[in-house]
Amino acid sequence: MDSLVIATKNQGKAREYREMFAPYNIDVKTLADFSVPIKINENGTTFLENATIKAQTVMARLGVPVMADDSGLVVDALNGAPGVHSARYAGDHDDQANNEKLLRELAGVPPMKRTAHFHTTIVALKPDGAKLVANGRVDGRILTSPRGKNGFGYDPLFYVEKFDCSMAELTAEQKNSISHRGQALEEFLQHFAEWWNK
Ligand SMILES: O=P(O)(O)OP(=O)(O)OP(=O)(O)OC[C@H]1O[C@@H](n2cnc3c(O)ncnc32)[C@H](O)[C@@H]1O
Ligand SMILES: [Mg+2]
Repeated sequence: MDSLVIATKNQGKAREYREMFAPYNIDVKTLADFSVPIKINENGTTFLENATIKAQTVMARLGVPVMADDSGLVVDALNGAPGVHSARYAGDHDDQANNEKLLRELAGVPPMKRTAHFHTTIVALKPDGAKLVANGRVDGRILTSPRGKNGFGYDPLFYVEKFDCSMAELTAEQKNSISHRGQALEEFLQHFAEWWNK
């Protein structure tokens, strides 16, 4: 079985990649599997810049092929916020505080103007410089109160028309089938073998 290092500290993302890579017999490792502490300065201004910083930093440290995911929630009525700042929108990396801030910022905005999307950019790098980039997105709307316990991050506030429920009310399989991360991984996998065997 091949193993692939994903440059993430987010257990929610790690779980979703493990689920999605399972049929391909690829074992997913994350930063939690390595004892070396790796400091990553996510100071880019785009998802692509941040995903590249994560992949580059971890690959330089471990010397193995690395895949990174930078993702976030883009809300139209907030001019694209929280965007690349999604993880620390309310200050700390705290999902509940982020969700509460999002509801405050959107107070009084009617349902039809609460349109938003999740975005993921994946960047994979090999020590020889071979690079693979993929993107995914899913559209929805921001609810006025949280619903559901599954997923992570902003999922309880993200309404998905196709299933008529929040992202956090979907099963893992349903979320992965429509999510920004699932879409990005689908594109990634189309080119994965060529990149991996290069
Ligand atoms: O950088 P790593 O270590 O991978 O973990 P992170 O949580 O900091 O990840 P990002 O920098 O990509 O920030 C993404 C944030 O966007 C939100 N997010 C991303 N994907 C999500 C999803 O599938 N469902 C809900 N919220 C999501 C969530 O708040 C994440 O913390
Ligand atoms: Mg991050």
